[in-house]
Amino acid sequence: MVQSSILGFPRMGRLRDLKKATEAYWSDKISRDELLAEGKRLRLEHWKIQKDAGVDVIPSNDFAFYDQVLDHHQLFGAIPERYSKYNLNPLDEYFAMGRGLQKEGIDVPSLEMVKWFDSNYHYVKPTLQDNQEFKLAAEPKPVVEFLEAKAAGITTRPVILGPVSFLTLAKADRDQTVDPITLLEKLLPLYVELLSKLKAAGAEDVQIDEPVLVFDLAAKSKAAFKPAYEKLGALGAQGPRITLATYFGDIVHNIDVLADLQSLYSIHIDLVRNPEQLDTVVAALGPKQILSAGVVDGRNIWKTNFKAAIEKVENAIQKLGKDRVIVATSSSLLHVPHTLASEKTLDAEVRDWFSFAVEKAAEVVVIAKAVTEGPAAVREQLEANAKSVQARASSARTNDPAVKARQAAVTPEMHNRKSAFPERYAEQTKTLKLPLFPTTTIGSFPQTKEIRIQRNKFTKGEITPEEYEKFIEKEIQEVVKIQEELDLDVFVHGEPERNDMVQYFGERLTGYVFTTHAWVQSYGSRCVRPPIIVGDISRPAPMTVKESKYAASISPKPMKGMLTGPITCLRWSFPRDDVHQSVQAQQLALALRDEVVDLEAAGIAVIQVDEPALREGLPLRTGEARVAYLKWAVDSFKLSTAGVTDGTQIHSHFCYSEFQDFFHAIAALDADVLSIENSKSDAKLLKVFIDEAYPRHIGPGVYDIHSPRVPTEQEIKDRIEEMLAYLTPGQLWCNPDCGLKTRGWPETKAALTAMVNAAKYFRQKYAQ
Ligand SMILES: Nc1nc2c(c(=O)[nH]1)N[C@@H](CNc1ccc(C(=O)N[C@@H](CCC(=O)N[C@@H](CCC(=O)N[C@@H](CCC(=O)O)C(=O)O)C(=O)O)C(=O)O)cc1)CN2
Ligand code: MET
Ligand SMILES: [Zn+2]
Repeated sequence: MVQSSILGFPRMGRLRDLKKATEAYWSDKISRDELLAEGKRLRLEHWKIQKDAGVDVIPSNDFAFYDQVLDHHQLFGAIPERYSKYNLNPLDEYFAMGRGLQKEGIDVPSLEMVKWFDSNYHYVKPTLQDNQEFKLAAEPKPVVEFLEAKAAGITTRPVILGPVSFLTLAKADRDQTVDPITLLEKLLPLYVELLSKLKAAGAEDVQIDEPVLVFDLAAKSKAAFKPAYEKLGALGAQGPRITLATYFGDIVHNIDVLADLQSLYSIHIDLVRNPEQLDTVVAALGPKQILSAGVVDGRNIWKTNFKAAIEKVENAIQKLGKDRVIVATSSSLLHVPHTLASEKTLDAEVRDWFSFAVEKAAEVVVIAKAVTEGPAAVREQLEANAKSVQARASSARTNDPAVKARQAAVTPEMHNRKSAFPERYAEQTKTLKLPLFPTTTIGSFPQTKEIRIQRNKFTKGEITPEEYEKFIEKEIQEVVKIQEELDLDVFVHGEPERNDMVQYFGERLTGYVFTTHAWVQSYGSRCVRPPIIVGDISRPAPMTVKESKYAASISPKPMKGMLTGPITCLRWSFPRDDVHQSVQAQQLALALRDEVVDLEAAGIAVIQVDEPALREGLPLRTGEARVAYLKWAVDSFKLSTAGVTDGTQIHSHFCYSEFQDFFHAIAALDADVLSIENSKSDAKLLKVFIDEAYPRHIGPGVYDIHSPRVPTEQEIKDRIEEMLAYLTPGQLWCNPDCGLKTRGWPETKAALTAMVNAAKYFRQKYAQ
């Protein structure tokens, strides 16, 4: 019998229950026990959903209160001393690492948070010490949660991050120099101990994720697989059977590693992203090893094409036999929303094209049944599916000839500004008259409860569009006033009208549909509701001009227009899978180009086009695919921004600091001002700007907005001082490292006051 399996289930719950409970706990509205109980309730509910769908292999330990990678810090007793020294309750210590803690005399920033592969999920980077010791938690979470499911009558397969991936994704703590992979020997005994405990608890199977196998691995990481899995394999019958899971790429370039992994029970590969790896991986399997075929997309919301998926699985079965193939989701379902059943407003035509986590659970079951018992056993499902796939392929909604015609008319010149930076800058100086070390923010100001409530009322029709507009104007007035009081130099309108920087644009473009409950976790308790691209994209009317124009009309300082760039709109949406992403990006770029030109015409002389997702779109391996991606990605940004005159200053924002490996692409965007993250990483990363003689302006974030902690003025001065080792005073802008929407007002004002004071200090210091 071919089994069905799921690699991980979304943990927020149907109505973002986990987010609500966690945030309530943080603001002291519920107790620790209440939060723990809610976690337990959700785990059980999610196991039951999968069980009831008929899924054979159900994951456990895929749950986390903040992040599944952060869980491993506690699992292995790897808590940096700055957190452990307070002897906090384990849950509070965990949240302190995830989001920092500033309370009752404790003041500790969070650990660094980074993108999980090429997704919009963020994990907390394992952060290790030179003299790192590990110790398995007394009650290891994977064991506890396995037993919890077992008590409910559900046998699960616990998921843990593998030792090589844990260490490869880790970094040395600040001021430490350890190369994490050298800690392998110390870490392995804990995995052995954990596996034996799982087995003793009754776990016959375990899923060990080693997603780093899809990277071009450094030799040391690659070489670590053999000793690691020999050691784990040596447990034999004393340990559970191990399924080693890879996803988001192929493992063909690391296929020689499999020869060293013969003790593994099975290997999981992502056949949605890279179907062509099937033959190579099958050929490399040992005589008894099982293939877990990831054929149901864990990263997108399209209904699985059963015919195509079944063909993939049959192909594997032909080579391996039915007993050696498992049908699986391509990756964890963490990246898709909970259930389509919550969507009451989607029109029936498109609704029939989608499948969220709950529906995907049913899909793996149907596919497994089809290949086990033959298509007749699931004829009805297969027929309905074929009909739906066919309906989408032939729908008029997907195809807009006017958009196609406009794309055909795009010329190379449309990608370039009229003059080079020096001439542009001279023009911009005339109107903007900015001081040295200009201060600005990244766009959003706190999205208060009041803003969300008013928007919710407006969405539900409880207040009129006029009332909502008045409310937004009042919000804009307030942020303008606050920026005046803070004495910032370039103002923003604060984005109060936006639910999210991508969803907002999706709702204003044709070719998109949007949902009401389709939330996906982005980090910690934060979720996004990605709009869905179903057809060709165009802009029926201006999207942001009204608010920017209003803000400019009441502000004494330059007002920065604020747009989300084409690549970010693409990547933080659920994109189409029937048209190449470069085509979708160009359609978005043309729509945004019109918006940029309209903003300029409305008198907005500074326009920021955010592209925080540019880097996450970079193919995970180096090589030709990266070059090709960067070409179309950079082109779409340029196409969206190059329609303006020299005097309009184009800003762009990226909230990460690792741009060394694609610095040339960032430079090629030709933005007048770049704001980048850098507040938590080493200022040395800025060296690339000197090395490459970068001529334009840069605002490396001077403090971290991801935590409620308020930086001191001295910390910001120290940071700016460090930056001045790499950037000239004439080049440096002062800004936070990202938008302020997730922050509260008190900490925002305090932090910006410190920032403006620090900027003024340097302004005076460098005044001629
Ligand atoms: N798409 C996207 N990806 C991104 C980012 C981003 O800003 N957007 N930033 C980076 C970090 N990731 C982030 C992801 C989410 C949030 C965030 O703040 N999300 C909000 C939700 C934002 C939103 O869509 N809000 C809506 C809906 C708000 C809501 O929950 N409404 C209530 C009703 C109102 C109430 O009573 O509160 C409901 O629907 O139940 C709105 O404001 O209109 C949250 O989780 O709290 C921040 C950063 C990287 N990736
Ligand atoms: N303009 C956006 C904001 O300030 C940029 C955020 S990047 C994730 O929220
Ligand atoms: Zn940002």
